[in-house]
Amino acid sequence: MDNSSLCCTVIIEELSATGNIVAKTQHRNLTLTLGRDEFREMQLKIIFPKKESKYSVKEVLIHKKFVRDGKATIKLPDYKIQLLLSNCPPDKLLVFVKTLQTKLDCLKKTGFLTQRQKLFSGKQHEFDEISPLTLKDLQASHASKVATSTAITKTSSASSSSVTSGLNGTLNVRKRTYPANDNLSSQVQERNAKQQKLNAAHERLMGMTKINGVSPSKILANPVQLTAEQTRVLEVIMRGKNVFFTGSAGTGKSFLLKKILGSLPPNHTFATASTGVAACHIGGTTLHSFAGIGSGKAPLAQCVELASRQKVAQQWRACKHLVIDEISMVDGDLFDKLETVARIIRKSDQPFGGIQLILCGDFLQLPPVVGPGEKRRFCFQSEAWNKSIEVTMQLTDVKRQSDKRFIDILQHIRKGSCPEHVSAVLQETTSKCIQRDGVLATKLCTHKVDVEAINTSKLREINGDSRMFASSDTDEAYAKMLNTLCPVPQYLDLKIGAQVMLCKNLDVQRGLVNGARGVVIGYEADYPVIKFACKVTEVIKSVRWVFKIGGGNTIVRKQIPLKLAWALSIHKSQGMTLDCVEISLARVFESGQAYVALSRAKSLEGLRVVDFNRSCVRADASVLKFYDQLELKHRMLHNGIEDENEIFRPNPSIFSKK
Ligand SMILES: Nc1ncnc2c1ncn2[C@@H]1O[C@H](COP(=O)(O)OP(=O)(O)OP(=O)(O)O)[C@@H](O)[C@H]1O
Ligand SMILES: [Mg+2]
Repeated sequence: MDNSSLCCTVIIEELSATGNIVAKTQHRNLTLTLGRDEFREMQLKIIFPKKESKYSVKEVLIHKKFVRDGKATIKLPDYKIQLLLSNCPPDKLLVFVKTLQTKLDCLKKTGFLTQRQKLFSGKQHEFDEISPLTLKDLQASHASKVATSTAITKTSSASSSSVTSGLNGTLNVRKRTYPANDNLSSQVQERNAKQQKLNAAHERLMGMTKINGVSPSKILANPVQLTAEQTRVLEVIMRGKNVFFTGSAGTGKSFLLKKILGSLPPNHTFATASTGVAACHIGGTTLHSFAGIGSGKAPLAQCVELASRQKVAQQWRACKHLVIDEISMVDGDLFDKLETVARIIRKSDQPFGGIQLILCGDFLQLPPVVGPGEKRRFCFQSEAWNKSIEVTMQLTDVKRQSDKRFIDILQHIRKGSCPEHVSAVLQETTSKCIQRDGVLATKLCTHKVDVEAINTSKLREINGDSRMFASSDTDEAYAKMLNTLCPVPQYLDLKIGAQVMLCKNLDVQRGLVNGARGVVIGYEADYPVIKFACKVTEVIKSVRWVFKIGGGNTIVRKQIPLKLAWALSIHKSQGMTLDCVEISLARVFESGQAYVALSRAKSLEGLRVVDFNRSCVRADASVLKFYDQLELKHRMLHNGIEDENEIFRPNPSIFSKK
């Protein structure tokens, strides 16, 4: 389906003369198509299961405040109806309403034919799908808006007077031919002349960077283009396949996920990630919070019971497309449990109960977190993976960094190799000063304790009074346990100017998610006011964390969900892009940890490694084997099937299973 069509849920409301709703019908999966009739005027076609209706559009009112949520209202005053669209893929809806509005604006500029003129034309009925929106259309629409209403009136009267003049000959208007004896030809010619004038204006405007303060590329729905390999992944996903797409850090996996989310119906699509920070990047929630099975460590029966709670089960049943970013950190056992829970709750024998899986991540980055003595099992080693994933694809074009030398260094580190020349370059960065315009580098540390020490000393350096926020815990005796379990401290010291991070998903839609960065700018009613990097300013109030401690007992901490953030742990930085970063790698304890830290930097210029040692570069042997097998398949397919050289299904037998 192209940009002129849209498939979604539509409520059609019929309106009285005073605008009251007199009748209402709801239709799931209707197709709306924009087109032009035989007079090149705009038509909106609604395709019902057994019939179709066409509306000539001369006037339209579009309510598009909730386009990003896949909702909009299109009112056609001439027909006294309004269409309430919902569950539309947001990007498609945006293009659709923009096309409707813009093309109509352009058409208004040239004027409409009267009913009488149309009747006498003798033309056959036609419906051509409307051409895609172009920059030229946007500029013509803008020119039409700035024109005065008198100019529009003049255009209309000129159009109607020209009808009688007639013109012999044939005119080509947008590749369509009009016969010589067509008494509308003069009007068409006039329209054509106007179009040429607009084209000329467009040529002049090409040098212009902004229309009404907004750049033309921003007005066009698709400002940043997907690369060819990203487009191929999107195409396979739109064909409904269960896909895992992978690639090095910065190849645009999360970027592509956002595009995928814009192309799927929001009511049935759930965006999740293994960590809060990663979920924040794609505007989603954590996999745990979607699944509703707590930590997922409980026995299967208990997990099923948890997922059977009304609201959780509703989510599972509504889900048709499940997106999981940073899949490398999802534990294999958890993945197996989720697959079983999905089948039970959705009462379906298909893998994951028939949900389409869209997984992305890089297994050479951080692995699942395991407790002491626990065996690590990657997601790709699970039963559920082998039976669900149909297609694996790789992105190879690194977008985060542009310096080839740096990309090459990072590729070595990713595979756990650190030859002399790589080590030398990273050691050289130690002596650099990477402060830029007073903006301090974000410090990435391997351990949480180092993060805390840096943050405390930075806070001390700020002049001004500090305010201390004490948590309210169930019992003082559990404070120590709560300090380990809870992401926020028992005592939180803040000053105006302090760099902070949000530790709870407060409002995912507005970017107030676990990991969101901000600065304290004041206080209101004894609560800190935070200006977040996502451009939201919010008063942050206390929230509760509840932990089960065995024997059916729970402990609770109530605290402001903030912590100091001059320094970050490498685990929290996964998925981020940082301009200016200072890294300490002396105490790396995970495979992939050094790679995650180093690959956050956009350039070597913005990177300082404080204490580089080659032993910190590690890659997990089973993951390397997994990728070697993928490479092998890739090469085999490349030799055989040229078009599908990036699509392959890994051989499950190569992976060790528990
Ligand atoms: N097609 C593209 N055009 C322009 N910029 C892009 C494109 N794809 C990705 N980028 C940019 O590249 C950077 C890295 O992208 P992204 O964070 O999605 O990578 P990633 O593969 O998810 O990395 P990581 O594995 O570290 O999470 C981002 O700044 C993103 O905006
Ligand atoms: Mg990412």
